[in-house]
Amino acid sequence: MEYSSAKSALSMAASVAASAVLLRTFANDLFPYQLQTYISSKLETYFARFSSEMTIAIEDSCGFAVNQLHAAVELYLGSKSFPSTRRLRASKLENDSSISVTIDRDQEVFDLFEGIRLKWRTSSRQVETGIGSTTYSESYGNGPVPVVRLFLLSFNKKHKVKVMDSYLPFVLNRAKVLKEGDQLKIFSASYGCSADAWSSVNLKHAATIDKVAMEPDLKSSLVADLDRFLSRKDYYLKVGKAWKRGYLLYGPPGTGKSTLIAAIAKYVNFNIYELQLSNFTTDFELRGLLLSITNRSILIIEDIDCVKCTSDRRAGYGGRTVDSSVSLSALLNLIDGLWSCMGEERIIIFTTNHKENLDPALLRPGRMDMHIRMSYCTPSSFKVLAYNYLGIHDHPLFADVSAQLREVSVAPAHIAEELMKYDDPEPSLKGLIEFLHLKKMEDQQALDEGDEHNRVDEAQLGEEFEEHMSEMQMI
Ligand SMILES: Nc1ncnc2c1ncn2[C@@H]1O[C@H](COP(=O)(O)OP(=O)(O)OP(=O)(O)O)[C@@H](O)[C@H]1O
Repeated sequence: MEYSSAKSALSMAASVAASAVLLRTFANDLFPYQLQTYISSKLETYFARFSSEMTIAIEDSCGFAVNQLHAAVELYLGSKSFPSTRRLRASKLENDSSISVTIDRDQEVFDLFEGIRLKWRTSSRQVETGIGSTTYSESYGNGPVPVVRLFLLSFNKKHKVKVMDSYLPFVLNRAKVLKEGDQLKIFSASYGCSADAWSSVNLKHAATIDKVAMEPDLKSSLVADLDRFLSRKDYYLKVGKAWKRGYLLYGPPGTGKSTLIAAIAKYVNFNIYELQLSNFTTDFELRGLLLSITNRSILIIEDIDCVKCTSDRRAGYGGRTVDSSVSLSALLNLIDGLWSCMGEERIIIFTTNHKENLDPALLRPGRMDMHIRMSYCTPSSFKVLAYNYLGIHDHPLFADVSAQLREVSVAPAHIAEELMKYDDPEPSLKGLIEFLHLKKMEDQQALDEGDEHNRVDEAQLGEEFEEHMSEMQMI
């Protein structure tokens, strides 16, 4: 008897489940996706009115830029142990030293901050291309439909201010500390063409983007460009281009090109690979080395104006160049070919002290997408150096320094040296003003001597010309 009632209950449950599946399929067929999402978002808004809970959605990108908060939350949640979570997601990228763990999609975890209970959930939604409301979707779809990943943070409405002003900044801070634990490396190529031809040391450079003294607008556009590049994987895939970005850093010695490279590497968290083209005699050697460069890396080619003739078109792909070293154009062709099939993000940075000596073919977009001029110290870049070396944002002597800087061309490296001479701002700034004053006098003297020299040359030329003319007349 008991057996037969259990059996009938089971078959009833099975038929209810089957009907539910059928109904769902029917509803999916009958109502278009946009309508379903519209109805569910309306229902959510309606019920939210009666709830004391509020939710903040943190998407992985803001337009084209990477959302730093999303990246920070991912890092922060990954670093925490959530005993109640049943499903986690683990991964290890090529350059990571350890396995990173984060909560899996649609899993909920609870965090506690100053007595406030916070619920984190992961989700995703498809990017809307047409007009319509934004919707949270459970499906990624089959094709390469761009998907926005998000974290949903829910908590009691009454804690809104605390969450915004304290908890989220706390998460950002924690993520920063965790990130700084990652040790970046700088690789240099010795002779050979295999992966072990690269030898590495830890990147210990103290520079970060905010410590680089350069024009604020230029710095902002560089950061925006990097963010945009990093967030455009789907775009590069869609248009079938190698996911790479090329930067040309140019400017006089000591203006911070190497400093900026280290700062960029830290900002994007990529390893650096340095290549000396003069070390290679054939494209074949170079090819082997380029293939062994890992994803998420920056390839540096320094002083490209000193590299053998870049416009040597005879030195084509696969060929041997005339003076038995590889030309820059051959390297760029190799990179275009190899990296376009690899699909992961890479940055290539070229540096030069003499942009004017470069072949215009090299400067085209796609090869060097952004040209960044590192200039002599200006009043605004001086303020960054003063903060780096003296820890001050302002001082009565800043006006004198700025006035001098408008009249002399001095590389930030020289200013840095002067600022390092004393710990105390007063003698340090006075010393700098004195240094700038002397520099101005030296420059003026050199100019006068140059003028004098030119005048002597001109007078001499004039005499020679007259002598020549009178000789001609005699003939
Ligand atoms: N723009 C800058 N911002 C901050 N520090 C700078 C800057 N420029 C130079 N410095 C300081 O001067 C030192 C030398 O600068 P760096 O090597 O970056 O210049 P560079 O332009 O690469 O020079 P070179 O062309 O000779 O290689 C750095 O270690 C740094 O301390």
